[in-house]
Amino acid sequence: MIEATGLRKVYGAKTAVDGISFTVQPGKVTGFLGPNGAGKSTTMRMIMGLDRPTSGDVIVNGKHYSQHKDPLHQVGALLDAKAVHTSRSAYNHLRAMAATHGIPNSRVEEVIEMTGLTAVAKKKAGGFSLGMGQRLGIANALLGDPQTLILDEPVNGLDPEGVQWVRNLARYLASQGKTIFISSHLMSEMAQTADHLIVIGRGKIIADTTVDALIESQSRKRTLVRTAETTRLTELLARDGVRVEQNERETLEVYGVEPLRIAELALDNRVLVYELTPLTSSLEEAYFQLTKDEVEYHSHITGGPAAPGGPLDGSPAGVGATSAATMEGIQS
Ligand SMILES: Nc1ncnc2c1ncn2[C@@H]1O[C@H](COP(=O)(O)OP(=O)(O)OP(=O)(O)O)[C@@H](O)[C@H]1O
Repeated sequence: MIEATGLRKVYGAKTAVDGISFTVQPGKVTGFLGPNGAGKSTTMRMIMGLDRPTSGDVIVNGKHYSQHKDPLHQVGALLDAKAVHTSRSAYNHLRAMAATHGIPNSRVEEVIEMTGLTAVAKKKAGGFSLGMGQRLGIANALLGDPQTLILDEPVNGLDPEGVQWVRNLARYLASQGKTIFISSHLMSEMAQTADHLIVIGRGKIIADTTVDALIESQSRKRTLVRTAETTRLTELLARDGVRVEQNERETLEVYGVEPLRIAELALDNRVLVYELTPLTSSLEEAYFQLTKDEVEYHSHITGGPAAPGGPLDGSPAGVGATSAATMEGIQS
């Protein structure tokens, strides 16, 4: 379990983490989400005792990380996949780590196999691809079979098979009662992997809830309606002040009313409707909605207007950015 209380980190004029309190429970995968620069890595570093909080406190499995006598068995972390000796092989890197913590070589072999590194284990880590480096970082984190696993962007650079592997691993370890805390920018991935989400923006917690509850709280009620009489139904709905959009022939998207109300209106006016489907938002849409005011680093494609309601319409940093993107709000 990870317990943070009033955790705060200030770097000069910058408040990276602004007095946050949260608990990461065992037996669950908890996703840690937030825009670039929100404070995720800083929080994870403070959990691992790599950064000292300016104020507040964070303990893991009941103690400060540095107070544990068997830290690798308590907490495994992937914080920076590049933090390995580039001239050492993956095998030797893990063996050195194991030797200094009284972990047998058989466990080294085990994590190499678990992370799919067998074929490259004797090669120098410096020549590893981003994905292989991530796998080595995860192998490192798993070495002590820790009770708590902290992974900062673990699927960064992994191929689809690797992404699925991390998902299955996280879910399996959580089912074994372990505490799993994962930061990620991949919402679709988090929707499939996490039970619980902590969302941070500009150093503050803006949501601490389940995946379903987050989607529910940020979703705008929408219904897809199919009818040959789109113009007539749009007029009828507009009389009630209902917002309607038509994106395809014979298809309307109706906002803010229950499907039953649409059906009643159509029936009363003898408009034949042949589909009525409530639409739910994806986690990605819910996340963008939630964090739209918290994004510090905006990207804009220069020379073209943003599509209304599209991903560049006042929403998230990074989405759709191209080499023509201009950055603003960059902090040094
Ligand atoms: N050592 C440091 N010195 C000064 N500022 C720092 C330092 N580390 C982080 N920051 C600043 O603190 C803020 C939070 O950074 P952090 O890396 O924790 O965010 P993040 O949520 O992990 O971002 P990303 O998703 O981009 O990895 C940023 O504005 C960052 O520039």
